[in-house]
Amino acid sequence: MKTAVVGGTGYGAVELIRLLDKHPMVQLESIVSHSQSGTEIHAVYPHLSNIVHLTMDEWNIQNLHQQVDIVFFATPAGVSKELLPQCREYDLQCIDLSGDFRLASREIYETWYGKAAPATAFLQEAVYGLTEIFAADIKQSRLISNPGCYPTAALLGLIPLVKNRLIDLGSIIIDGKTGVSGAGRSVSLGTHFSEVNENVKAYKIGSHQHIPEIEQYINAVLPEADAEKDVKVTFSAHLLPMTRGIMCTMYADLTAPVTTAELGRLYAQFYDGHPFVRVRPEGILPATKEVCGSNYCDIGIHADERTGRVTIVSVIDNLVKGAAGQAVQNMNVVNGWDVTAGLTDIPLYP
Ligand SMILES: NC(=O)C1=CN([C@@H]2O[C@H](COP(=O)(O)OP(=O)(O)OC[C@H]3O[C@@H](n4cnc5c(N)ncnc54)[C@H](OP(=O)(O)O)[C@@H]3O)[C@@H](O)[C@H]2O)C=CC1
Ligand SMILES: CC(=O)N[C@@H](CCC(=O)OP(=O)(O)O)C(=O)O
Repeated sequence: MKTAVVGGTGYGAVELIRLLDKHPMVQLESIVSHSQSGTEIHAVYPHLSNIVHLTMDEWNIQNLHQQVDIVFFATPAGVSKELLPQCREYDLQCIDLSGDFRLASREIYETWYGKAAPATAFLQEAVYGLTEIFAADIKQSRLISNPGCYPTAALLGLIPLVKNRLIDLGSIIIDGKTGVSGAGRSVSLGTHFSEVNENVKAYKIGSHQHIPEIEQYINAVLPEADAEKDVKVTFSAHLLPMTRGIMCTMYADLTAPVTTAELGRLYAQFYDGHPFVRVRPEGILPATKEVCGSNYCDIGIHADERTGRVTIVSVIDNLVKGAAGQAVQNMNVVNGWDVTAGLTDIPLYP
């Protein structure tokens, strides 16, 4: 099948290009750029020289629908909501990396993103692409809304406990840390070298757009006995001096006395058959370097018998499992291909 990537010069797009180039079932046919159509991609990204021979196109749905079957959007919030509906008129498969279609409520989107929301019909059509949890729905969908980077790490770490009613749903705290590539390629005061180097900074406390996303999808998977609850979480984001990687360290009160070994077995069973989630053995916690450049989400768990609380550590590469990799994983699911197709890279270590 033939694919297009929209938002060509951004980090999400260039990561998609890296993954699609070696995918056995697809050919990258078009890179669409708002700012640099007519320019060869290797002129913007010299590391693609002699590998990817594509000149970027301008957005033109009349041409695009004749060229490709699948369109990935790696554009800032507010862009795919305008372009993606045009693709759906031609029944193209769409996978959106932005937050435009993740929140079911237009009102909540407008509050947290500060922009006009997409039309309700598209919000209803969109399926949330947290692959391990929603694969059955993803398989039936032509409009996948790829999760945010922090929500991917947080939800994969929390859902086994939520579904098994092992934590007090009012007690969830998520401490998130990210590398600078999470902010995209454009330059800003907060992300330039001397601001980030030798520094750790909390940001968007109480106002991060991933708060309603995490809450919506915890509420979506609540077991029947908790179905009436409206879970709220405390989430704090921190920027660290590294390029790639997200770590969510999460805390909650346990509802029953369980041991770390028991939780380890529960997680291993929950993610059995899901090759991209790796659960660490008791006493071993994951680090961001251990997933760098790969589609893995690695999880470590510790039940503190002294305090009755659990700590979960979940790491991903924000650009892979947190964006382009999970988008490719979703494409694999939609098309009935092996879920690991094009995603079998060993993490880049050290
Ligand atoms: N970086 C990350 O770790 C993650 C990012 N995301 C989401 O993925 C999307 C892409 O992120 P990322 O690649 O990091 O961001 P970048 O800022 O690096 O790239 C976005 C690209 O979109 C294009 N663009 C910018 N403004 C417009 C516009 N007004 N109209 C059309 N195109 C525009 C530009 O490319 P061009 O001019 O070539 O079209 C730009 O380079 C965002 O929505 C982001 O929130 C999600 C998860 C993780
Ligand atoms: C360092 C940094 O700024 N990271 C971004 C990551 C957000 C993102 O990837 O965007 P979505 O809204 O599409 O999920 C942030 O925390 O807002």
